[in-house]
Amino acid sequence: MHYGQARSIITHWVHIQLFTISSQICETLTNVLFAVPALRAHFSFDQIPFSLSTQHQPLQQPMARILSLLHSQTLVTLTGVRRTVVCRMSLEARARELFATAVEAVQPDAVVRRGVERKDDSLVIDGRTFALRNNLHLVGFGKAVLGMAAEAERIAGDHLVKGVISVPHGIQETLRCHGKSQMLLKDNSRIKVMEGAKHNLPDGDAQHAAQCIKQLASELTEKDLLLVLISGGGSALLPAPIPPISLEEKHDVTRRLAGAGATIQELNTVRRALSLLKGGGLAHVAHPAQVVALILSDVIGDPLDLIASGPTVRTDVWPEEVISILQSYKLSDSLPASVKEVLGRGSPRWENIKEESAGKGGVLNTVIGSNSIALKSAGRRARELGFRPVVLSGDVCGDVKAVSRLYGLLARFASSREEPAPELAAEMLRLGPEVGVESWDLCRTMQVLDEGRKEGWGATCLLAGGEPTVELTGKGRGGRNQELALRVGLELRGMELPPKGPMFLSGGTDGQDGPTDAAGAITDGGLWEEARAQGLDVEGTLKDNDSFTFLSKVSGGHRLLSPGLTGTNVMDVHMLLLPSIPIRIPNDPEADDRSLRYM
Ligand SMILES: Nc1ncnc2c1ncn2[C@@H]1O[C@H](COP(=O)(O)OP(=O)(O)OP(=O)(O)O)[C@@H](O)[C@H]1O
Ligand SMILES: O=C(O)[C@H](O)CO
Repeated sequence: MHYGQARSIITHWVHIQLFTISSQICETLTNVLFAVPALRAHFSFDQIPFSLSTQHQPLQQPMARILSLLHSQTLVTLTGVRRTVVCRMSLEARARELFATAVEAVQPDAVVRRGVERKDDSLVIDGRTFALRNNLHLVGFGKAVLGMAAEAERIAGDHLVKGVISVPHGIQETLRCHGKSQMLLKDNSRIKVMEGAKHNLPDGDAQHAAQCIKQLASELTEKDLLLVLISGGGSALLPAPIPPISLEEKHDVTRRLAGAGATIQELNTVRRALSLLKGGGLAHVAHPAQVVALILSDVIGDPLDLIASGPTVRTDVWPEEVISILQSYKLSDSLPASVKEVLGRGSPRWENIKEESAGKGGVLNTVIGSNSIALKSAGRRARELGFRPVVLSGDVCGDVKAVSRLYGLLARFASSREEPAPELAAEMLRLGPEVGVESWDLCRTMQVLDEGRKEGWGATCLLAGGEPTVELTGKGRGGRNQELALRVGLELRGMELPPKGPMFLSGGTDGQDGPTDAAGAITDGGLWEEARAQGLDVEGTLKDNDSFTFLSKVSGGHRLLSPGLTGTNVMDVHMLLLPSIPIRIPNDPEADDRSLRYM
């Protein structure tokens, strides 16, 4: 049998459309076919359906022939051949499902379950074993910590002696209202829940919680194990200013810094220098107990010393660095005397912390959930939903204007039926570093898109993550994800509409984008026309940062992404769904419209 025969079998099989193979075999087969250039040039795999059900004998024979022809798999794999009802979800439904999958992968209880294994009377974390002898204590601070604590208590059982967590004001009531009971502690829990930091700002309640956490940590002995649960928002929930700095003084410095546009790196570098518990202070207080920190990251690159200002990561404070940050935002002259005094003391502070050590008195810091885990999970699901997944980058930052331009260019690059103009790639390479995307990642992605376009690989799901910024120029209601989606919608203007054209989604994994009820939005090339038909002013909306109001009105608000509060936070997820470009097989009578399908 030669490739021509194989091709007709494959074509026949693809066009049956009602039958499919398990996703594992689908992947194997697809990989095998991609590996054979003679076949690669002729087939578009966007039509490989998916989903699983009962065995279907008639398909086994042609598949066996394909596989044996390609010298790869044995017939054993064919026992997985199944019959199915083809699921043809719309692009939009799949975009929403992929976002839900990304969020699901980083649910606080799920990440703790994956990160902590109970083996008899010990916990296994990051490959290390910690003996449990009714010696486990727990503290935590951050927006996702309630769900993490509930799961940790379920795993540790009676070995948990006691715990204190500092969580956002009103979170228990909110989670109850959203039916997220698995994220709440049971009535007889040994963990004390302390709510504070209203509007994400350190306050007296959060300071009291920090004192209780410090107290618990300071009472531990070398026989004890302290589990520290950390997630985004932890800095505001663990305020412990170094005396004589008052909470108000510290808050005033950080508030002015944030207002002046300081990055989270700059902000937390300053916070660490003014705090008793940040920058390794908590681990210092807990010494000589063994400390294990489970971290759900909300900072690009997962820097341990910056997430929640690194209370379990020994970090030396360099006053010169802190002063230079304050100077760059013109704050150094107006500092309170107490802050100047503390900065005058210098570093190092915590000599007794043995980092990454599993021995007594050591500290293990481990990231159990992050944006990249969310993207990976969405990528796996994308494959099941018929896409070829490509992760562009998890470090997207910078102004939403530049970010939206990059996605617009990527969409044009991928959708072009002809060789894209070199200026397109050049502009992307220029923009990439501006928005945190490495040139290498861009080149890799362009190569995948280019090959997909030339060889008909089918629909692509381009995934990215991070936290871009919006320059606020107006007083409207919106968030960075909605504004990004709106801007990408404008970039896609003039391109084909889904299902033939691209679709973009941007969503905050916490379910709340800025001060709005939506997490983000879904847009495509039709947005501009829809807005015009409804008499909505897109330019005015952008000037006033009023994306939420706009998206609530346009097409009855159906473009909004509103999953409700998710109880987790690993920054944002971006998704560009790129349908396949139909390819024609030259001089092939079978290459009619049946092969020109889109996902
Ligand atoms: N009207 C608006 N339009 C666009 N963006 C806005 C608007 N109002 C606020 N923002 C942006 O929303 C961001 C704050 O939103 P959000 O509360 O989702 O922050 P976050 O960074 O996700 O917080 P955390 O990481 O603590 O959860 C800020 O970056 C701010 O610039
Ligand atoms: O709490 C904080 O410092 C921010 O959410 C970053 O982790």
